[in-house]
Amino acid sequence: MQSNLNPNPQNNLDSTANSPQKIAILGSGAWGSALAGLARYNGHQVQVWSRSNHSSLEEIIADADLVLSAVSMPGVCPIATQIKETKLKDNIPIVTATKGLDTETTYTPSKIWSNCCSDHPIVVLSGPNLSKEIEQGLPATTVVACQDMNAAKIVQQLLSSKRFRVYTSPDPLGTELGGTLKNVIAIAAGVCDGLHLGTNAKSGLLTRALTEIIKIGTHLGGQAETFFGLSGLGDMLATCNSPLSRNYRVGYGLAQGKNLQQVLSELGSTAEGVNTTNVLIEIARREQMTVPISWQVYQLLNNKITPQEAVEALMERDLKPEFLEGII
Ligand SMILES: NC(=O)C1=CN([C@@H]2O[C@H](COP(=O)(O)OP(=O)(O)OC[C@H]3O[C@@H](n4cnc5c(N)ncnc54)[C@H](O)[C@@H]3O)[C@@H](O)[C@H]2O)C=CC1
Ligand SMILES: O=C(CO)COP(=O)(O)O
Repeated sequence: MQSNLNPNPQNNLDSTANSPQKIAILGSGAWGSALAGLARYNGHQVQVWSRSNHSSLEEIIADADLVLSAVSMPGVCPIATQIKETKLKDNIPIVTATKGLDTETTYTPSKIWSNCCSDHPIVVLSGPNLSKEIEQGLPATTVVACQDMNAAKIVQQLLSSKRFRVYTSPDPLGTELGGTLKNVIAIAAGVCDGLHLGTNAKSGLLTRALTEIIKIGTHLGGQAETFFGLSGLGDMLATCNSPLSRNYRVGYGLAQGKNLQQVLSELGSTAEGVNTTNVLIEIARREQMTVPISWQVYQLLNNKITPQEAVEALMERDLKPEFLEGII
């Protein structure tokens, strides 16, 4: 499955390092728009499709050299299914930048894309990438992961610039799960800060959360070391410490005594962690796994407990060694 693009041009990070390519971006929300900006900065010809701009999806992707999906989770399955019936250029990579889990199937976005477009390499893009900072031109790093390293290198070359440093990884599932599961933890971190529980509590929360993410992420097939990298710990640090994160703001708002509907309507934008928490708990029940922090987030989002009760429940769990099963 060879693409026509050269995965190994000279390692030149100015924006002319690659010949301009046609890039189709699906989704014109915060992340799709920021990624379009990064691609245009590198001189690529960018077309953005969204369900609201009435352009034809088929026309936009027909002659694209790269398709990059940045829609939120509810859009992934309908769009991937539509693209399954559409002719793309042979073997072009499809990049998925969505951080969520499908409610119906519990699948990750890359699994949905792989099922629908099995003739194309599916590349996961995930990392500490708060879109507002990227829109401001601030430096950021990310990971592009694919079992086909050739495809990962192509995407790396197309998107890398002085302001966006892109690393490759051979672990798409771990990369994707890191970015997805940390959204649940970002809600917990927002609660922690909203209740003013202090730096010790926040450090304890994030450290235990990383253990929880690694436990479930490796059980589902991700590689342990991936969760210590940019798409795991890196994204968790960004999202759990920034009021720019919508998921963090959900937790912060709940800690202030607002209800979920009020917080979400004030947000007016996607907070994937809310749906991801519900799907994660379904997975944990199915796999018979204990996910203490995610469980408290689930209880809180579903109005079963107050933020204070969630803290008490975590602090009063049975005492045990820090590492039960040797975490890596
Ligand atoms: N904003 C950010 O900083 C980052 C966001 N992400 C992820 O990217 C994804 C999108 O996030 P944002 O752009 O921030 O959200 P957003 O709320 O700004 O935009 C969501 C986009 O998805 C589209 N969409 C939703 N449902 C759809 C459907 N059924 N059919 C077609 N299109 C549909 C919307 O029209 C919109 O273009 C999320 O999974 C998010 O976790 C990842 C990294 C950074
Ligand atoms: O994934 C993100 C940053 O990497 C964006 O986080 P939020 O969706 O919480 O805003």
